[in-house]
Amino acid sequence: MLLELKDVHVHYGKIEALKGVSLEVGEGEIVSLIGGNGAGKTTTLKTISGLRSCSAGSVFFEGADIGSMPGHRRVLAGIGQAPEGRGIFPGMSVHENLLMGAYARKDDHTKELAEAYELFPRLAERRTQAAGTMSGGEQQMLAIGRALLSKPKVLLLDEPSMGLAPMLVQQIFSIIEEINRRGTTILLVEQNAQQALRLAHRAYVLETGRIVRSAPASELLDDPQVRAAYLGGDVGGDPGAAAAASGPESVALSKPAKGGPAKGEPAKGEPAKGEAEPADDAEPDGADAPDGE
Ligand SMILES: Nc1ncnc2c1ncn2[C@@H]1O[C@H](COP(=O)(O)OP(=O)(O)OP(=O)(O)O)[C@@H](O)[C@H]1O
Repeated sequence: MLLELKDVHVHYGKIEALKGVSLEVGEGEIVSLIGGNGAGKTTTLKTISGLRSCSAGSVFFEGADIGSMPGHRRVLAGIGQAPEGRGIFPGMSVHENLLMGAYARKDDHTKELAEAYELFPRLAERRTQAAGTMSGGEQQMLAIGRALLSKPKVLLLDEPSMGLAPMLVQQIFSIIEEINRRGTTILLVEQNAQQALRLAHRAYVLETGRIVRSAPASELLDDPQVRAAYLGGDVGGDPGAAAAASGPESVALSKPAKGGPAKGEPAKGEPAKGEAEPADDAEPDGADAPDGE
């Protein structure tokens, strides 16, 4: 296993946010971690990247216990993260933000920089723009692009769809799939379970700090309990219908990422009328809300 958590407990003071989480991510996989608000998804990612430490249990990366390894060393070891809320540096340019992703590296990052611009042409167009004036979707692209500059073996993505218009969510998820196709393992945290399960090979369901289900993603997509809890209710075995029941965002997400491992039928829902893609009309004057959340 590339990444393994064994019986991980994490506390915030007296609050036990993770109550014995065990999960595995194999090389080349896209693994999703889904769950409701406060389930512990972000805490799990922070524990892997070294921003939180375990009160009990272990985190293994490439077979080695990294529990006492500081965060910057984990980045160098190959753990990259695009955090919830993106965490871009608003006063720095797009280009400077990308370079920050390679900050801890001593080797040449020319290839990864070119790849980030290739995957996200919007970033190439806006390379001198102050990152804080980018739209929410563009900032998400920047956060992922910056993480790629660290040349990660595993990329931890925390809610990449948060606050984005449906069309843009689709675009971001397609790019995540492409990043995986090019060889990077992905651990994806999402509240947007529909989209996450369509993209992932395997998935875990986290509830109040505990893993309650683990299965191939396609199996969870078809699971009535999962559908009822996370996919807007089971309304007859049609993912599109389930998506329709969970609101306009999920409806638009019903289109599967191209060539993905998802096994669910393409949903039939259409994007809600009047939904616009904020990144397309983002102007460098900062008129757009930087985060759309
Ligand atoms: N800094 C903190 N101090 C105290 N409690 C925290 C802190 N961060 C998270 N928690 C608590 O830990 C639990 C797990 O939070 P976490 O952010 O990991 O959940 P999540 O699944 O990512 O939720 P969401 O989808 O709402 O972002 C929650 O009960 C939360 O209130």
